[in-house]
Amino acid sequence: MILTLVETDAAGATEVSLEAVTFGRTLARRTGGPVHALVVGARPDGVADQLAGHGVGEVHHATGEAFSAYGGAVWAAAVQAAMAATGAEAVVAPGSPRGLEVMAHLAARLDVPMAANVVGLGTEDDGEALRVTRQVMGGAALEEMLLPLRPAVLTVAGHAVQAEQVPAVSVTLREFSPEVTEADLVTRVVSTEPAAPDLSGALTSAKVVVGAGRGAGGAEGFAGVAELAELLGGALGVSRVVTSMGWRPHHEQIGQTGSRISPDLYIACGISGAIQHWAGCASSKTILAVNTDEAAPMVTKATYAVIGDMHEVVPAINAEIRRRRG
Ligand SMILES: Cc1cc2nc3c(=O)[nH]c(=O)nc-3n(C[C@H](O)[C@H](O)[C@H](O)COP(=O)(O)OP(=O)(O)OC[C@H]3O[C@@H](n4cnc5c(N)ncnc54)[C@H](O)[C@@H]3O)c2cc1C
Repeated sequence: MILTLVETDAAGATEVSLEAVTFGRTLARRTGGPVHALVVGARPDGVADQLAGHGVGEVHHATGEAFSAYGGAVWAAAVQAAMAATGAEAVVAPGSPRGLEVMAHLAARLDVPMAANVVGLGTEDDGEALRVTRQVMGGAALEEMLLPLRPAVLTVAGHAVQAEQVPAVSVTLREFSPEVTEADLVTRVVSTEPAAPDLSGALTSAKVVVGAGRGAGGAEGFAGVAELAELLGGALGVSRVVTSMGWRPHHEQIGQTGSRISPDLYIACGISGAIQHWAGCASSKTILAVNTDEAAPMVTKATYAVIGDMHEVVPAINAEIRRRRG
């Protein structure tokens, strides 16, 4: 049985949690057995039915005062109790800050290794261990890891898999109140403040992203790339140099300290492809680099490249698109 830790917000299970559930189903096909989910603390209305639509047959809900506020150790105590009750042979969590923290606590409590930011399963398991591929170095490199099963503890990198619905299965909701110790409650969230509105949604979900970096030359240098993004029904993304200079807002930044994108097509114009930028765009399916420097990392890693000035190349692409569309 695969147990998936599910984070929720007011709307239900978070997107990255549903991705983890989808990954859990893939794992369950390998190991046999069903997929269960664990919700800790607040349980939004309808979340069990939502999870049933993603193939979850049982939802375990840890309730009680100890879970009224988030804490890494106390959530791990809930996961450990759910594992003990169900005999789960693997626990999967989203690669979110909370998912990573809780799984790290859990792995330490169980004295087992943990695989963070898994993106796929290998094919050569020996029945006792699971071969996983995971992102390391901020997503700039992939590592293969042999993870002992029973229990395997892992998180799934955000947007490495797509959340997939299935015909809804019947779902059982089981409430339980795990025992926790004082030590589990030492570090807990004591207050929260509303975050600034997240305007990066269009960028992270776009099928086409047109990116621009220092090569844009200044705040006035984005008209061409913005037009190209509009012509292709895509979103505009930028490098950190651009946001640091105040040329464009931070929610447009791609990279380690910006958004991670995985569009079908990423057109990177005047962007060198520094490792911190690459961390945010490496999972793009096709990359077209437009750069004056044929040795720029973005050019050498791209699927296609045009060597030239983006202020000449991009308007030419725009004109050709408009001409072909009549
Ligand atoms: C802790 C940390 C976190 C970071 N996080 C991020 C992050 O999240 N995202 C991010 O992007 N960076 C991040 N950075 C910064 C990163 O290291 C690079 O400095 C940054 O990505 C470079 O931006 P750039 O490619 O636009 O600029 P540059 O590296 O200066 O490259 C400009 C490129 O444009 C080309 N060029 C110049 N003029 C033209 C033209 N007219 N036409 C075509 N090409 C042209 C040049 O050949 C060059 O390749 C981070 C750095 C650190 C230390």
